[in-house]
Amino acid sequence: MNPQIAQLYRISQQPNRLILGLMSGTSLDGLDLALCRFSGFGLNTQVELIKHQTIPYPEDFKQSIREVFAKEQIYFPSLSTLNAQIGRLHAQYILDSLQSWGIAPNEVDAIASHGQTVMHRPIRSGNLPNSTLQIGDGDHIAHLTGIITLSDFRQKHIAGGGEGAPLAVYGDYFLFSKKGEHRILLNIGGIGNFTYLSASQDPKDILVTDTGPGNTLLDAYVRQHFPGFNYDKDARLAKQGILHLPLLDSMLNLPFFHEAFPKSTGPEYFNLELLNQVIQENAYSLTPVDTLRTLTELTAQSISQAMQSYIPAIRTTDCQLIVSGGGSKNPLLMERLAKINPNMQLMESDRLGIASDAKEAVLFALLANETLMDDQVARDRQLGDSPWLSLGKISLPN
Ligand SMILES: Nc1ncnc2c1ncn2[C@@H]1O[C@H](COP(=O)(O)OP(=O)(O)OP(=O)(O)O)[C@@H](O)[C@H]1O
Ligand SMILES: CC(=O)N[C@H]1[C@@H]2OC[C@@H](O2)[C@@H](O)[C@@H]1O[C@H](C)C(=O)O
Repeated sequence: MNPQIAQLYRISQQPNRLILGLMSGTSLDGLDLALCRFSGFGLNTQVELIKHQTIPYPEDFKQSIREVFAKEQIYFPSLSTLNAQIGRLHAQYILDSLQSWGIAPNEVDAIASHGQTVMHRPIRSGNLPNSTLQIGDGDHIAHLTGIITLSDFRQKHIAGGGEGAPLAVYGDYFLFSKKGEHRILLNIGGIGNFTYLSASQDPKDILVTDTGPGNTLLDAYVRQHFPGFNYDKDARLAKQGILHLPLLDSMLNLPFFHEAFPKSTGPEYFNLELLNQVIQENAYSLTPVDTLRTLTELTAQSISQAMQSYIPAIRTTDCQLIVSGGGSKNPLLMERLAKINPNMQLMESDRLGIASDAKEAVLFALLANETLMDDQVARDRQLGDSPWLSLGKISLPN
């Protein structure tokens, strides 16, 4: 037997496993790494977040990803090169992080790598299949680190009838559902998404969806209009602006917001071309800070409207709204969410014991743990509307 297969078998029989989760989101700010110790699986999952950090990407690397990211036309050879380059860079970041944490690579049982999304393409009409593409191949990571690597978690979700996103539902349900409490776990990254967990803990009651733009339009607008800035730190710019109601209404009227739940989206749809088109078609005139104020409101309103229309009203009263992702650091956005949803108790996800900025990297470690451990896996299980399958492909180091 290939000794690596025997090792895989041993890992899935151990009482606990050390798994390093990796996530690099749509904001392209860098790689989040979360070293986690897991025991159990499913609703019995116990996780200890041992170390975590974010390693920012060099500016020229971000730029080369932006050249292919969510674009309709690209220089195709760049995509092929980036697939290898991202895998190799992530492997280097892993080795550097482990060294700085004083952990030897052979102590880590598995790596769980999300990769970099470069295209997300849910199709809601016509005959084409849903598709999504994450690059930074797992074989490079496995070979360069010597650690068994699970990667490419979204494809089987699509094979099983999903859109490949959001996957947060797994981690949210297994780690944060609590009998007797209605909870909404809201992540505000580039895109906003939430998981509603019913007090019943019944997987059939789960609701999970993307809500629209989180920070993606804000970040892109800041980069274009305020050279040298990557985002609106502490909403300093948006706070100087005045809300432009007609622009807000036009944006909230875009077809995405009228589509049925659950749904997913990305910067392929919510980008500056779309914003400029809406502004030009309506001949709106507004200053950059007014635009930022309005885009901040768009994030707050679209999240709130999605929660109100998707989740039965009775359950949003006295519900906990637990927020993670970079948007939870935006004080204006948090203030607006609190104002629009007075019935909900708003809190940052750190309060549940997992640092907000590590949550998505922990999620992919958890998905790898499930794939290694889940003895109940079945073809037609569902978490709400989301297929509940074993996700990720396995790369052996040698
Ligand atoms: N202090 C702050 N003030 C305002 N905005 C902030 C602050 N800190 C972070 N952000 C926002 O959060 C963004 C980063 O969010 P996050 O790290 O969750 O993104 P991501 O992981 O790329 O997202 P995704 O969930 O789409 O993969 C920044 O680009 C910025 O817009
Ligand atoms: C295709 C893709 O990379 N989607 C991301 C993105 O960032 C937020 C939102 O859009 C979410 O749908 C997803 O990531 C998280 C981890 C998820 O799948 O739950």
